[in-house]
Amino acid sequence: MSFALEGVGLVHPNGQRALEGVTLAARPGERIAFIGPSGAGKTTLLRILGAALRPSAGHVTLLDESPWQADARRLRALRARIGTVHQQPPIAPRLRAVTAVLSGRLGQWSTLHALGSLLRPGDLQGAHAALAQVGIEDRLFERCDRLSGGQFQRVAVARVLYQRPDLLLADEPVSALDPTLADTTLRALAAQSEATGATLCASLHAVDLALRWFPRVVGLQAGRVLFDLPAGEVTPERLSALYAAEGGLPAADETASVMPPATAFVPSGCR
Ligand SMILES: Nc1ncnc2c1ncn2[C@@H]1O[C@H](COP(=O)(O)OP(=O)(O)OP(=O)(O)O)[C@@H](O)[C@H]1O
Repeated sequence: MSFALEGVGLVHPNGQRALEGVTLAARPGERIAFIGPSGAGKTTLLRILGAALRPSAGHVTLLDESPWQADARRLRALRARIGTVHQQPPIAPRLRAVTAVLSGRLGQWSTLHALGSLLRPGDLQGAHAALAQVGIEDRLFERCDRLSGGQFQRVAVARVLYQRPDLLLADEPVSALDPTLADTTLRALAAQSEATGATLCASLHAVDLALRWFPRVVGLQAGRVLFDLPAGEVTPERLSALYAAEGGLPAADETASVMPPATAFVPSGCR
């Protein structure tokens, strides 16, 4: 198993419940989209899968390791095998794109190698190849604070592609991209998953992209799993139920005409 969650719940320190009774498992190489209304718990779930957040209930296994029973060294080693594209990428604005991409492997390198690479970027070819996968190789030496929001988001994706993790997590990885670039970027993530056998989990507001690029779709609502289905079984009725609190979807007959593969559907409240 790539990961297994059993009865996972999470209550934030302020008493806000973000997840409850979540049971999910994935095999290596699976591609899973998390969809659902704002506040449903998608980011929280990704943070638990990234061993960044310890649940308040249930059990978590990631890459055959129990992160919260592991000692500090094993936890660090586990985290180095997990790559996350964050909503707000933790990349220093003054870093050049090349250094930002190379920093994807910091967790796998010795301190000496890591310091050396930050001072004098080593693997220019590798960084260039990762940036090329998301169509931004011409910005190799650009400072991140001189990139557009969409370019910066693609640098964050390139960083995780360069890392080549076993578990690849992406929190709204294409939110700043136009439809063509969003497609290119998800294609690159899917291709990496296929090439390396990494499990790919992404949260997405654009349901059409979730259905197009992810064979398995998990619908989250108020911290619970409402459905966990092959993309082909995610019907307009299920989507209406998932987004009911946001006013649901267009009438079924209108929805049918905009459903994948010829779709550009985004749930109401997410436009
Ligand atoms: N640090 C925090 N402290 C308290 N409550 C939080 C915190 N982070 C998230 N929450 C709450 O947990 C719930 C789930 O939030 P989460 O960010 O996981 O949702 P989401 O589905 O990713 O939303 P979005 O689509 O808007 O990004 C929400 O009710 C949110 O208000």
